[in-house]
Amino acid sequence: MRRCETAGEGAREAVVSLAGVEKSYPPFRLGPVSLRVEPGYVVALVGPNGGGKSTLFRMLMGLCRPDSGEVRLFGGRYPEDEARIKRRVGYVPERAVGHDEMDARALGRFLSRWYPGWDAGRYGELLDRLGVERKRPFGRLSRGMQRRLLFAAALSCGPELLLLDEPTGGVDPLARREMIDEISRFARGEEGPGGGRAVIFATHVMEEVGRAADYVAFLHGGRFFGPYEKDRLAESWRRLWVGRPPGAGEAVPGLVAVEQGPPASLLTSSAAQARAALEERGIEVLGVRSVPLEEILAHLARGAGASP
Ligand SMILES: Nc1ncnc2c1ncn2[C@@H]1O[C@H](COP(=O)(O)OP(=O)(O)OP(=O)(O)O)[C@@H](O)[C@H]1O
Repeated sequence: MRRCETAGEGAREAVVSLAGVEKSYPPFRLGPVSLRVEPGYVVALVGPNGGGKSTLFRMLMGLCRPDSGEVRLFGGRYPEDEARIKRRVGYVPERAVGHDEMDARALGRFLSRWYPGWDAGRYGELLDRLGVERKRPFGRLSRGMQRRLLFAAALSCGPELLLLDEPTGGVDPLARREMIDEISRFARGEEGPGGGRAVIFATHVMEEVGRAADYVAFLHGGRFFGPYEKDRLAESWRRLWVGRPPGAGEAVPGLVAVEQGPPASLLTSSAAQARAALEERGIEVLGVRSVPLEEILAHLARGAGASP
């Protein structure tokens, strides 16, 4: 299974570059995290509650400092390049503070002072498309409605990078689909000046990963796995039905699970190598099935098959 530090072809300048980033809130320890994201790519960040996703976003926004390692956005660093970086980033935090008294219009006016690239027309269009209630102050909106409003604001500040911490949390399926499609359009440069822009978004919904992400990375109890190229995952994971289950001493590459059967089957994250190893041991492969992405992601989110 392909696992590298870069989300992209490795040829373009990175929008996000994390090198050996670590942060600890004892007993919790995050990292080391190494990740490069190039323009035009969408990375989904998944993993169980408390895995460290929001901590990673806060470090990407310069809201907390890593204990070690380096965080760079657009080649710049915190704190010296903070203003230059933040103008280019649309951020949806896990919890928004300080907007409670503002309705959508007041929030738009407020943000337009901070962001030179603020696009009022796009903001209005997104508020309509996402069905945001315009008149109610932020603090009195439902959680899902607050997420829609923050998402619209993040996309309207003229960003080249979106950092979205569970943007669809509590959002109903219709609006959620609209948001996920918007993420894809943004990264492909179908809106605005184009050229490809990058997105990192956290989600607990595997279907969203399938729909929008090019790469997926996992945070599991602070340990970082990935990024994995989504299409490669689909190619390399297979369920194989076999003449007999492999014995204890018969290693099978990428082995994730074995069902004794009958018929016996096994799940592997390295199908080609696993088949070769089985053949070598005279274990007949009776059938092969591709594995749905959601099933792969569920295994990876539990840490299975995620080690290099
Ligand atoms: N400021 C802080 N002080 C102390 N501990 C913290 C702080 N921020 C986060 N933590 C701890 O760090 C760990 C990771 O939390 P984090 O919010 O980053 O996880 P998450 O993956 O975003 O979780 P969720 O999916 O529930 O949103 C948790 O154990 C949390 O209690």
